[in-house]
Amino acid sequence: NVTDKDILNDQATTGDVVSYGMGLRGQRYSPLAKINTDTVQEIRPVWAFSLGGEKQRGQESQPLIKDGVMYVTGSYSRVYAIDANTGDELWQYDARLPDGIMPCCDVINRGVALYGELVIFGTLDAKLVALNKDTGKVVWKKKVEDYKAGYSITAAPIIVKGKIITGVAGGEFGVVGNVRAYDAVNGQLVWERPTVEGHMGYIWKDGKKTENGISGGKPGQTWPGDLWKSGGAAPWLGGTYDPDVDLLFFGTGNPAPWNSHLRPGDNLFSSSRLAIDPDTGKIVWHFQSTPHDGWDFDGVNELISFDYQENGKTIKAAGSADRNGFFYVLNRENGDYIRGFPFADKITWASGLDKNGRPIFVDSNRPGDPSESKDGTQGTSVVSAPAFLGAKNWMPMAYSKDTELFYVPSNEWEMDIWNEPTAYKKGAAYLGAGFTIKPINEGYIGVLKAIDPKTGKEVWRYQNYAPLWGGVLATAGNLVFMGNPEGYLLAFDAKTGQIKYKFNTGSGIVGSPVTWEMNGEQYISVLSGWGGAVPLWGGDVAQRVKHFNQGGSVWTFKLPK
Ligand SMILES: O=C(O)c1cc(C(=O)O)c2c(n1)C(=O)C(=O)c1cc(C(=O)O)[nH]c1-2
Ligand SMILES: [Ca+2]
Repeated sequence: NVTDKDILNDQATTGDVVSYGMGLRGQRYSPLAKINTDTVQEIRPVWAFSLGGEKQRGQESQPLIKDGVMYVTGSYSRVYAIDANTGDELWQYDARLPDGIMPCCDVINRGVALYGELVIFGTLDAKLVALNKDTGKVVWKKKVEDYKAGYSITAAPIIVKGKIITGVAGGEFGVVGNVRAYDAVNGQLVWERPTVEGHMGYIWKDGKKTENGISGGKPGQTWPGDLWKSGGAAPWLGGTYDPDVDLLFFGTGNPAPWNSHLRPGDNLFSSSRLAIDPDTGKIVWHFQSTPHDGWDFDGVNELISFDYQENGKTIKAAGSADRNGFFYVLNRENGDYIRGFPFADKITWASGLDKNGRPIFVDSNRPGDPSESKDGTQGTSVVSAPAFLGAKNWMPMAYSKDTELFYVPSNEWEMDIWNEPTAYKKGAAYLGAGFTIKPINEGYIGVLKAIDPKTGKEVWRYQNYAPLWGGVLATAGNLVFMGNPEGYLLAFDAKTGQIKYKFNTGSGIVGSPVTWEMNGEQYISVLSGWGGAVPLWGGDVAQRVKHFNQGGSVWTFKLPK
């Protein structure tokens, strides 16, 4: 049975993986070193497990492993329990989704949470489901939001102090984003925190619901008129937690609609990082990376806690590589901006960051206002970089305490983007924008970058033909693991970027690799299964990758005995 202590110690205990991010801070670093730069050439697959299912694609799940059992999600709201020794299926659960689900960016799921006897995950029809870990039978099921309004859940929940913490998706449909905490044993709501300014938060005690303060104090300060009522800002990627400062960190997505001329103002708390009190749901601090976002630069990217030394002092920092092309280092105690720097090669929408980390906008690179066009139907189109799918999208980076580097899966691409008139209608796309993504370079789009957060210096890079869309793992074996859409699991020397191992898994990798130890041996697992937002929204880039085959499976590797 998984306890709070198991989850808090997840990064240090190598015999299991019981949290998304391999530790609640989300560093994706393992102290295991049996597989290292000298031995990794010898690893071999020991089993592969098919996820089946014709509706499934885009296998973004990160496996969890406890007591010799692996728990993974399939993209179409499925869960599998697998014998981690043999690859045999123990049970599977199919959430049986209604026809009307509205995920914006493919049918996807990023993984489960474990607590006590429960395996907990979010579904594309915006429910939380808790299954018995031994049987796969439903213990409880909660409706989080109304999928008919455009809500879904794609992120893995996290467990903090006995509570399940989950965000929601739906920014492209004008939902109101929120973070919620549920009792991890019985699924009762504990608190609810809207991520759009103006909406009331709630807290539940002994079954009684009480008001817990309006997010941002009052409505209408950074939004015109009633637009905050359908403001988006969905925390769709889930969050991290740092026990040191006892704060949850959630990123929030794009303000709705995309057409920024309809909503003058900063549009809090869209495209921001929020620090939330895990006990009460209060917003303790916020940092907005893209105020008045006009490019769909959702600021959901994971905020990873890390410490570093400066002038003999320990700095409690947190790093985040934003979809907008800038990397931010914040003080995680109070949200103060420490430094920021571009990690994308090409950024056209801002010329830099000011001393508070606020972007210095290039006004001519904001797509134009349709109401200023001749017939009012389309504003001036601009060529803007990064493309809206981001210098980095959902795929999680890793931080190694050995090299003190972040390993950032990024993409170099740009877009034509223009605005159109739009109005909110429940359950309909609410963009008011059109776009075509285009490659910048002939030879590559994806770039894995090793970045020093203290200086902003790129230490090494690996360039990939297709856009990178999978997570990264760093280990004490001086290795960095990552998959690519071409299908390869790749291992790099963490210091130099030299490729030490590659293996083709048969379909594109958009999942996040993990490592753990069982019977004295180190294992690596990763999901394979091409999909996600690129084939759907990639424009000219989708053409580049249209020959990649789908097909979901879990691959597991180890050294020969
Ligand atoms: O605003 C939102 O609610 C929302 C949700 C999601 C999602 O839940 O996957 C994505 C996005 N936006 C998005 O903008 C995006 O580029 C994206 C890519 C992916 C993916 O998994 O490939 N999801 C999402
Ligand atoms: Ca979005």
